[in-house]
Amino acid sequence: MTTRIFIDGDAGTTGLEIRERLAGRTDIEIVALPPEKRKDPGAKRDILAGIDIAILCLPDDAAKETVALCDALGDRSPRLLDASTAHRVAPGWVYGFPELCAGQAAAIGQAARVANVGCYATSSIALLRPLVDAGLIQPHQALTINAVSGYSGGGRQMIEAYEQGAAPAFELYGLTLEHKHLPEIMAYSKLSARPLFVPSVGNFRQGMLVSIPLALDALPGQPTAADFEAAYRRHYEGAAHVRLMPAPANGRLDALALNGTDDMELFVFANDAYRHALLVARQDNLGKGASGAAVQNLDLMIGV
Ligand SMILES: NC(=O)C1=CN([C@@H]2O[C@H](COP(=O)(O)OP(=O)(O)OC[C@H]3O[C@@H](n4cnc5c(N)ncnc54)[C@H](OP(=O)(O)O)[C@@H]3O)[C@@H](O)[C@H]2O)C=CC1
Ligand SMILES: CC(=O)N[C@@H](CCC(=O)OP(=O)(O)O)C(=O)O
Repeated sequence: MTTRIFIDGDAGTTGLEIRERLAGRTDIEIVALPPEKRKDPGAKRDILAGIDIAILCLPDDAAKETVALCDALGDRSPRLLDASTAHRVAPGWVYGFPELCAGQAAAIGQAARVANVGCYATSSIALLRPLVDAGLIQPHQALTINAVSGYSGGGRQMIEAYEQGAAPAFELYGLTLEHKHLPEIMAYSKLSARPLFVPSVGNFRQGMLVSIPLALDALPGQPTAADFEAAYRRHYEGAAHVRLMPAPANGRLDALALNGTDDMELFVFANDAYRHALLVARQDNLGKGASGAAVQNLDLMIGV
């Protein structure tokens, strides 16, 4: 039996990448609207009533509109996988990060509505949640999260600006310190204190590094880097797409090294003399950070 899927926003960056990943799958039938009707609510409603799963690759407001169309369909609503930020901490939605904790992959598999993780959030949570669960970081710990993303993270408009040479080589942004990713980072890392989040974007299409500096003596029990590594090894044992890596001896990390993959790598750098550590997650923002994660969640939803 094939699963009928509609990708709402299939002309955008995330939608196109998902379509490419699903090309050639014989267990999936992709149902699409003609380009001139792709924003037509009536045409969307008709298609939504006849499919199994809708994947939303839309700006937040448009994603909420499609969800309202599904709500109006009642029992005929398809299951939903939303790649936008709109429902990541909303009641009734399961968070689409299978490696979050024991039972999360099964919950995604059963869910009617799944909110796909965000790119910065998935890296931040992947680094923090195992350490909070292990008691190595306390929920009220003051934390800073530094991040750099490729420009595809900003979607079509940012891609066009960079590719037309109309954007700076590197810039910090989100400097009002009100970034939209913080609610999900706090909720799923189980933090009670709001971290300082410092995102930046560079003149490369895709790739992402998220890093969290820690003064080890400020943490409970004054842990070592080995304690962090042990917690990550336990948490990600058997995970196909997230792995702990040895810290490179040259002390350098290339943000683009995982491009084209759906994987995430975690690193712990430490200097014992100063009792300083740096946690780093590396991924392709369009891979494990968006479309690769969406396909991973879709496969759980359809039981592959
Ligand atoms: N890029 C990334 O790295 C990541 C993106 N995401 C999330 O995925 C979502 C999509 O982002 P991204 O693919 O980057 O954005 P893009 O801007 O590249 O794509 C969005 C697409 O949605 C289309 N669209 C807008 N309104 C409607 C509508 N009412 N009906 C149908 N299509 C519509 C746009 O068309 P048009 O351009 O003509 O308006 C565009 O093709 C966002 O919510 C983003 O937060 C999540 C993780 C990472
Ligand atoms: C470089 C850039 O602009 N990045 C986007 C995040 C990418 C993304 O859309 O991820 P989410 O799905 O988690 O929103 C931003 O900061 O809003």
